[in-house]
Amino acid sequence: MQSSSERIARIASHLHPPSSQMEETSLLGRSGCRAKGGTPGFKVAILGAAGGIGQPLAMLMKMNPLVSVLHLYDVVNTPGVTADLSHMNTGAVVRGFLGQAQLDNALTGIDLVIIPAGVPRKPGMTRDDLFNINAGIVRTLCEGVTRCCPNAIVNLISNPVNSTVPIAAEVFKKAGTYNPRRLLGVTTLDVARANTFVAEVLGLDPRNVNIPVVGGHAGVTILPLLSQATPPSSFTPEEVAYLTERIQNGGTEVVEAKAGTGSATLSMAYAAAQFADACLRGLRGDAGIVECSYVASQVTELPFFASSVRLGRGGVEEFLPLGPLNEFERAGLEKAKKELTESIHKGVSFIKS
Ligand SMILES: NC(=O)c1ccc[n+]([C@@H]2O[C@H](COP(=O)([O-])OP(=O)(O)OC[C@H]3O[C@@H](n4cnc5c(N)ncnc54)[C@H](O)[C@@H]3O)[C@@H](O)[C@H]2O)c1
Ligand SMILES: O=C(O)C[C@H](O)C(=O)O
Repeated sequence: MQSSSERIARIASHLHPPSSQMEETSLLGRSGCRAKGGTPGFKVAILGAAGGIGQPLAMLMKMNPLVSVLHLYDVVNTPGVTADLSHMNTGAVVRGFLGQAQLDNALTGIDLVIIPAGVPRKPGMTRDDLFNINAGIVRTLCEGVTRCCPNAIVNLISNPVNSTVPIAAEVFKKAGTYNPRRLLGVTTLDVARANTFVAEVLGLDPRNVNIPVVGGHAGVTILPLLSQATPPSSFTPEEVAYLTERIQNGGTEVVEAKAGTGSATLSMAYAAAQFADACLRGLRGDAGIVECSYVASQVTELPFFASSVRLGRGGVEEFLPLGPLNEFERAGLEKAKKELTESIHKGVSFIKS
């Protein structure tokens, strides 16, 4: 039985670890009894957790009742972000990990890894302009996944998603741990934008609108299927042109408005949290979870393609058919496939060559 002063000393030593022991900032509740996780649930890691997306995403995951343990990894600032979030009185226990030497600790035992690490665009750049920096970051982080949690579901956010997902797949293949059903590129923000912009045009509540967005996550590869809108709706040719262009350029709209300080972070964190929640509900065994995602696919002849998938205990459990496309969408699909082919090839070659 510990004395009161011993209990307080134990808590204080966790709250203010000597800097030489910063390898894991495991913050305890006031009782000092929560180091192993207080609620049943899943263990989630965010890699790039101190960034523009990472921080609000970490907060939303800390609020998710399905999460029991939340690991926050970055190359900067995780002790502060971890200390801050750990004061929220929600169930998930938060632990911070700083720098490459702590990557493996951050990933050990994790069920769901969410990766928003990497540089964002500035005005005038395409997502592909981020390839040279982000490809290496994604490779390093995915190598950590192969070592420490090869069965985890991976949600990949870092751009260019059309290439980073193929990069991750090649890293996993090389290590012999690849399970295509567990690697998912996050395209939920495209769906969120489509639902929002279509709801504005139709005068509806965006929560009641659903637009499948297929293809990929860059420019013309973002293909909203307005003909498959829920609720069923018809659009004039002008509305189709306006909506398609706005959905495809939603990211650029934010990059330009932020004028050099970054790209979408808050809407992305919201979208990523929704998608992660869907993955966790799938892992729990909930039925009927359908989301759009950029995944290894047989829906078209391309090896990777974003479309509606059903999520379950194994990750992607079913590919839903593309459904009937109108002439405008068929033309859009051909353009999307041409660009996707190049982006996929670029990602695969980065690891193979
Ligand atoms: N998929 C999508 O829909 C979508 C939407 C928005 C942004 N993004 C992309 O997400 C990425 C992050 O955007 P952001 O606005 O959060 O950028 P940011 O610069 O604000 O944050 C990125 C974070 O990654 C960290 N980081 C860098 N290298 C790392 C490494 N090797 N290991 C761990 N962490 C590392 C940085 O320290 C930083 O904290 C960008 O590539 C951006 O283009 C994707
Ligand atoms: O546009 C970007 O560069 C970030 C992201 O891909 C987005 O769609 O907002």
